[in-house]
Amino acid sequence: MTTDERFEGVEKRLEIVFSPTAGKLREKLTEKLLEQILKDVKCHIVSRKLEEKVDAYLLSTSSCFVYDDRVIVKTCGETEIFKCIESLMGITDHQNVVSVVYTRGGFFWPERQPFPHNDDIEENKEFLKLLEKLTKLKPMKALCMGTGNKKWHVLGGFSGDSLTSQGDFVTVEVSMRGLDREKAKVFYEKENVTKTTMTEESGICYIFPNAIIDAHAFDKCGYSMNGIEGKGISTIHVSPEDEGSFASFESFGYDFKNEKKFEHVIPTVLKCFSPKQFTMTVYSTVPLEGNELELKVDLKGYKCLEEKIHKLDNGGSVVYQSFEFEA
Ligand SMILES: C[S@@+](CC[C@H](N)C(=O)[O-])C[C@H]1O[C@@H](n2cnc3c(N)ncnc32)[C@H](O)[C@@H]1O
Repeated sequence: MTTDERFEGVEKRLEIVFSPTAGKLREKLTEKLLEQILKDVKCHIVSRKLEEKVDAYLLSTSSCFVYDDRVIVKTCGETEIFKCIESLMGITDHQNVVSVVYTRGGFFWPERQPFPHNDDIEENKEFLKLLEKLTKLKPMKALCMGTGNKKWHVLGGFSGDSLTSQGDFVTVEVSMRGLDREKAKVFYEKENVTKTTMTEESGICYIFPNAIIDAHAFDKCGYSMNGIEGKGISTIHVSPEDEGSFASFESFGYDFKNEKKFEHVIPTVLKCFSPKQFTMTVYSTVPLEGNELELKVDLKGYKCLEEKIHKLDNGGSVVYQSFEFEA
């Protein structure tokens, strides 16, 4: 494989939350406007499902979800995600923004990233500059958990009332590397293979069996899906190339704490890819009371290498874990 065929699957994720005074974001952030805004990021919309509680878009490089109170943008490759921050905040008055959180894993090839994403310190500086220019949010201390390519970065800014205006939400992000080669083969273009057969053969359809699924198969190889179930969303993106094979899973808006789905979801995700290693990060908008630990999973076959729990300035928490397959 030549250098140019390598694809950076690791995503950059941005979540901007607006106060109720901003009105309904979905009425303002139409597909046409979103497409315009994403041009600067260097990606475009490839598919969409506009459902009752959320507009879910598949992008050429990952996904975007628009709720009435928030927008989540996730892009991979060499995209310039910070370039959409000002435009997204400008959809209403910037002063309506109650929180901004940016997360990403450690890139396979950081040197190929555009500025400022090619340098952790510069990225943090640029993020802070944008926060200061556009909002009155209080920046949180930059977090970096894990080491090497198991790193997980969290940058953010919160208003004083961001906790009360956010509600009780759990976001789960799983980043998987070193995909099992047989399982990765499912995501290559072949005769009689479609996005639907990829969703079924991989086992992705069993993760949230009741979700409405919007999937996209890329030319030659690669797969993306969004799942929607009421206010709950899930999204999976796969770069199956031998060098830098990567898959990500995210879910947001599910009631993991009361519905006890977590124990089913995480092992089912891992079964689709059997990765050599993965990191899992669970964000919770409610204060730490010890119950976040219920959302940790003990996975047979995987050894937990590292575990970190952080309390965020807005009262929420982040639980980070990194795992490696044990033969
Ligand atoms: C599914 S997309 C999104 C990747 C994702 N962030 C991940 O977790 O790996 C990337 C995969 O699609 C392939 N692909 C094919 N055409 C593409 C395009 N026009 N834009 C982005 N990826 C493309 C890439 O080579 C890669 O295998």
